[in-house]
Amino acid sequence: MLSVTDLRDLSPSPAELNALLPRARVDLDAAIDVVTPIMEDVRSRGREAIAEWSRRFDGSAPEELRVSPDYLNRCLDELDPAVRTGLEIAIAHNRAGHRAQMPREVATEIVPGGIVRQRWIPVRRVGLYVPGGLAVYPSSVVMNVVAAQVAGVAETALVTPPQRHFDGNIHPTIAAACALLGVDEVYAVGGAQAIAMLAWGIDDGEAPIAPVDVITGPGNIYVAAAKRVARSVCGIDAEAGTTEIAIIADDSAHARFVAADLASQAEHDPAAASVLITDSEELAREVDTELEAIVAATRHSDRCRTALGGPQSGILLVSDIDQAIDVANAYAAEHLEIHTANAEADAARIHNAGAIFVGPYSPVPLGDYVAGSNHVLPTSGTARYAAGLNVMAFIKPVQQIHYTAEALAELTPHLGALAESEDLPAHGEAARARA
Ligand SMILES: NC(=O)c1ccc[n+]([C@@H]2O[C@H](COP(=O)([O-])OP(=O)(O)OC[C@H]3O[C@@H](n4cnc5c(N)ncnc54)[C@H](O)[C@@H]3O)[C@@H](O)[C@H]2O)c1
Ligand SMILES: N[C@H](CO)Cc1c[nH]c[nH+]1
Ligand SMILES: [Zn+2]
Repeated sequence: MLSVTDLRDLSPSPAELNALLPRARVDLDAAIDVVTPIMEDVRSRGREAIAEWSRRFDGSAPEELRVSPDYLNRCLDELDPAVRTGLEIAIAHNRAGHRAQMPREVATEIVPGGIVRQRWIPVRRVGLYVPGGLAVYPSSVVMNVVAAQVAGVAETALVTPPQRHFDGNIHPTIAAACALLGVDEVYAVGGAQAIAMLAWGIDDGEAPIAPVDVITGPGNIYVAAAKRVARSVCGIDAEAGTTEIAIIADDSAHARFVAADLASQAEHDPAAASVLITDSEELAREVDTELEAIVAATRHSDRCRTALGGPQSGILLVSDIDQAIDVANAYAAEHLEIHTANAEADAARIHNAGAIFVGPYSPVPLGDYVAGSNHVLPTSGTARYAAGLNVMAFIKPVQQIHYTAEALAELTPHLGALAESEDLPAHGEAARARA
């Protein structure tokens, strides 16, 4: 089922290794060409354009773009109690995980009477994207909203595609998750049209929608591309696009666990990537056999088969775990699982991954829902420099400077000398005016 690339006994340069790694054929640059005209259209024609693009891509458009509070509350009342409990556990665990991330304010007395304070200030208004094309993602409501709420954001506008099976309204479980978290500004719009609406707002006199300061959340390649375009006018979190999983496994790994986890992420999208990196030919064979059985029996069999058979998925055979770690660092997976005899020590050598799952009992789906970590994670190799969603996406470090007259006077000659060296004498004069 998975194609095999043999990297044993090769010592490729970084560029050669990159060319050997399984990657999707459609890249973000191509998707940017698709989404740019959609976003320009929404920017200039507002609601009318949104309705047209929604009909085209989602097969329906809501009568009202903003979801009514009645619908949100009704969906919560009617929510399956087991799903409600699952969401409540996810919310509680995520709150604990995100509270622990909040940095402390620090004040440093640089010189007597001269204080520099490092404050952390939340952005005021954020746009949260929740996907809803092939699957629906109430868990992504939790991941986005909890991080924003813990960071202290005042206003959250949440967007998610209209669902044709629900008359163009949003999916009831997403609506229920919003109500559970107290989010009441929710719009039935998805894809690039949603990102454009959040970035530029709508000011058509009807019911204005204010632009946001930051957009976060996962989505398919079009959503990831639209976020890159929106970056010119607001902040974004990482490009959290089509799901990827890589697994480093040696001969101590359980083939069935490895196969189950590869299949779990393949079910997101036919373009999803599942990659096994192993030094054991026997494990590679066993995993492939297990995958056949799992994929044949699972509900989204076709989607999984397409994802696993695509050029973005495969098995990479390596000489040993040292090479496996080099390959994983070059690949920079969204999710990296480690199933080796020394999993914790091997995890410590990983420096590029969206999130690292250590040992046989920490599968990616645990992180997708209830581990207390955030499942909105960087894809397509961007984990080389980008991080998973966390409170820092919503807060800004701002330095606050407060000096006394005496502290300023002590430094005025030095400040003046530097100002002269830059031929900016008015800078020095501003300090000397206080002498
Ligand atoms: N990286 C992460 O953190 C993370 C987390 C959860 C999900 N995901 C990924 O999110 C994605 C969800 O995708 P989805 O499709 O189910 O929902 P989605 O909401 O991301 O995308 C649906 C939207 O895509 C747009 N679209 C579809 N085809 C288009 C086209 N040809 N041109 C322009 N726009 C088009 C439409 O506007 C539609 O509303 C999956 O790929 C999944 O793997 C990633
Ligand atoms: N694995 C996804 C991140 O790529 C997140 C998710 C949500 N629901 C299920 N899985
Ligand atoms: Zn998942």
